[in-house]
Amino acid sequence: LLSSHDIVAQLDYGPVLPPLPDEMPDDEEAMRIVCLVKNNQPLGATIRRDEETGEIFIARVIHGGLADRSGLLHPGDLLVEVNGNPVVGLEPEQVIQILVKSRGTILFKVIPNAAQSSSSLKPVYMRAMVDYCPLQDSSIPCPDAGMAFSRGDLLEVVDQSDGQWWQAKKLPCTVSCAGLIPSASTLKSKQREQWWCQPLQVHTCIRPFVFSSAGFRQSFRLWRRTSYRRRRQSCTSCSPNSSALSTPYEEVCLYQRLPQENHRLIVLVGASGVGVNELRKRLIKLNPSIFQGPVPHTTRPIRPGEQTGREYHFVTKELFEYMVCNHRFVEYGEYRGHLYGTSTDAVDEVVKRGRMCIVDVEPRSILTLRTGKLKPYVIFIKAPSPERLRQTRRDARIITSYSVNRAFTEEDLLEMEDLSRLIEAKYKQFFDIVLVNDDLQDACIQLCSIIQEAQDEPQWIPVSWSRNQES
Ligand SMILES: Nc1ncnc2c1ncn2[C@@H]1O[C@H](COP(=O)(O)OP(=O)(O)OP(=O)(O)O)[C@@H](O)[C@H]1O
Repeated sequence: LLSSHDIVAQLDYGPVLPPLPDEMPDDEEAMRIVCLVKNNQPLGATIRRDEETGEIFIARVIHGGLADRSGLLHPGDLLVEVNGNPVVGLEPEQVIQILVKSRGTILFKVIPNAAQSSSSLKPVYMRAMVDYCPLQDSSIPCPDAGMAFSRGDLLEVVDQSDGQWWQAKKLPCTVSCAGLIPSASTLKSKQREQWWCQPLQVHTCIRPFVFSSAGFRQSFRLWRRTSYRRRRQSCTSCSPNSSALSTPYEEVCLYQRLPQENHRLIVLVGASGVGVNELRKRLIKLNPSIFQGPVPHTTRPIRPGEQTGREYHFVTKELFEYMVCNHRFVEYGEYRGHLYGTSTDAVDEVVKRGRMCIVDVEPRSILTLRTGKLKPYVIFIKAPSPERLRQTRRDARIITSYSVNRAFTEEDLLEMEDLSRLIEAKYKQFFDIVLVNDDLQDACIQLCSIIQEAQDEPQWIPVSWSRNQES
């Protein structure tokens, strides 16, 4: 053991750090000399200039970066020299140039910030509800330290001490170093600026729903074939990611459902014709004692053999309209002069009975279902590649707007793929998981295991859902 120790002790380890300067100023006890070895990584700190005194301070130290790992540089430290060059009075860009030109080691002389807090910050988890690209943001203090993210990304925010710029990592995390992201208030003010610059758009979404006369099934998906496109063109300003309306981040936490708690609502969404209803039907058929759909309401007369509360809740037009006014429907529409709708009470009923409620809805209806009581788990059913669509849907039948049951045409498949892409781009921040409906059998098996995990494994949910069951 001793001889191994001697061998290791005699080895040279590089790089060799330069000796400390011989002559130290009188006020040296207040100074700290920090020597960092430059490698391919960025320094991991930003600087700011005090406009009155011209002094340069460390503005922030990026978590997990080189400066942070050294443990020797802290926000608020006054930068006196870099590699022997006095920096007081220089512009931050000039200091950065000195740093960029430095090779090997960088010697900082700093006066430590006396008020520096040593408390370790507890991370906060956020779901990004907007897209962000630091390279397109002229206001970011250091674009290289910025972190890009897209809607739906899960962020571990490790530092919120700066009101304007937070530090975060994307989960699952592959890097140790955090990146700069705008704080919620910074992003909101950017959104407001953008919104004011947009040309005036008529907010058609506040008009009541107008449904096409397309076929209308219990799943309420048939009329969507025409209505989705119409709404897309008419009211982009009111979409969930409309800059003026959206919350940039949603705080989330891990939620583990307890066995005695209600099952989470399972929500399937996808482009018309992609197979959402087929998957839902197969799931319910597989185990009707576990999976169940809500019973819809209708104003159409009851037919022989039907039972109220089984096929439909048969109600009067007045009662239906009263329910609409009281926001009791997740979705509703008109088909051949009769009203049809899925009520939130019908969803509650299934959940209360201890079953797993499965609904397939239009993507925009997800917003109505996002409550702490239902804790919806949203599965996006995605179209496979065009080649696989052609192969797998060869024998499939499509029900068009006019209730015509026919084979899929090339145009249907292209439209389905196009819509699938559009829905994903617009609503992905609300999806818990994406399931590609390629081979039907495989998709069913995957769906079953996804649902089991959603109910039994810890999942990220908005913090507001865990605080307030009714929210
Ligand atoms: N993976 C698949 N492979 C082959 N055929 C499929 C697959 N998924 C669904 N289909 C068939 O495609 C057709 C349309 O599916 P489905 O009715 O479920 O569409 P949808 O997504 O509910 O849309 P819409 O509500 O507009 O009908 C059905 O005939 C269904 O059997």
